[in-house]
Amino acid sequence: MSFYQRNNMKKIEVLNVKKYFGNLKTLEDISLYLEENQFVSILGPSGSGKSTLFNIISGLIKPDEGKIIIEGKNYIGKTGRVSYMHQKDLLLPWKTIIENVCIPLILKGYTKKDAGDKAKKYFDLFGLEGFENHYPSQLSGGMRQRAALLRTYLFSNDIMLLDEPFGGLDAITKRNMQHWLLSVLENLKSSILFITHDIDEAIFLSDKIYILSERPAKVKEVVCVDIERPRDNRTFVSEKFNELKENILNLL
Ligand SMILES: Nc1ncnc2c1ncn2[C@@H]1O[C@H](COP(=O)(O)OP(=O)(O)OP(=O)(O)O)[C@@H](O)[C@H]1O
Repeated sequence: MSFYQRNNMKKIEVLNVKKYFGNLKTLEDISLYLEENQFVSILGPSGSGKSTLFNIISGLIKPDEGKIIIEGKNYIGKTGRVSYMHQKDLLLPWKTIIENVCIPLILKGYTKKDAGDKAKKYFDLFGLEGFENHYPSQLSGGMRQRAALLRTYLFSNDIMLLDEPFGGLDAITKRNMQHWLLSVLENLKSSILFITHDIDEAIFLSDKIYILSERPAKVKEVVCVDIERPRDNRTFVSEKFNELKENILNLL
């Protein structure tokens, strides 16, 4: 099945999740869904609780109320099912790129050789061929993010949580990475939840966008991005794109 053909199977269901930190109400009542091979973005003001939501979905922290269902099973407080990439690439500077991307496979019990063989197959697709034995400091920002994304993919390839992965990149690199991500997803079977502050990025990449309110966060609106794929530079200047952008600007 290609990235664009779906069977509406729910991969993640977030049901009425609430989270307080002491007296600080962070998430008020969040429900959202991610279907198989879908790209869903979460757009919301800074500090509204987006990263907290990812920490809950990935099992790093528990909600005070609500459910996290992954493929029909309850996943509250259980890590290891979905992969999670933070804004900072978090590559270990003293390890080479191949060693960095192999970390999840080594943790799963692969030998160094088997991990290397599996990871190497993806270096071309991720634009990293020839850089296996380089150190992170020798790579550009975009390449480091692609390496971090490959490591994320190798941890758990069917559901990925990406927290502003392109937030720290310059505008041109960011745009190139967005195009690259869409093209690479045509080859990988992944369902993606994506946090961003960037409205253009959310529309360009997504099938659906959840707009969160200020903290305590609630879902203000769910926007369906009914722009045909594949998308390219013309998408950014299309009538539909501008219409969606105006709607979202009015909501934020
Ligand atoms: N472990 C914690 N203990 C106490 N407060 C926390 C904790 N984690 C997050 N918070 C608070 O919860 C609120 C939401 O934080 P969070 O990082 O989830 O927001 P965000 O929407 O991801 O922000 P940004 O867009 O700036 O990354 C903030 O006020 C933050 O200070």
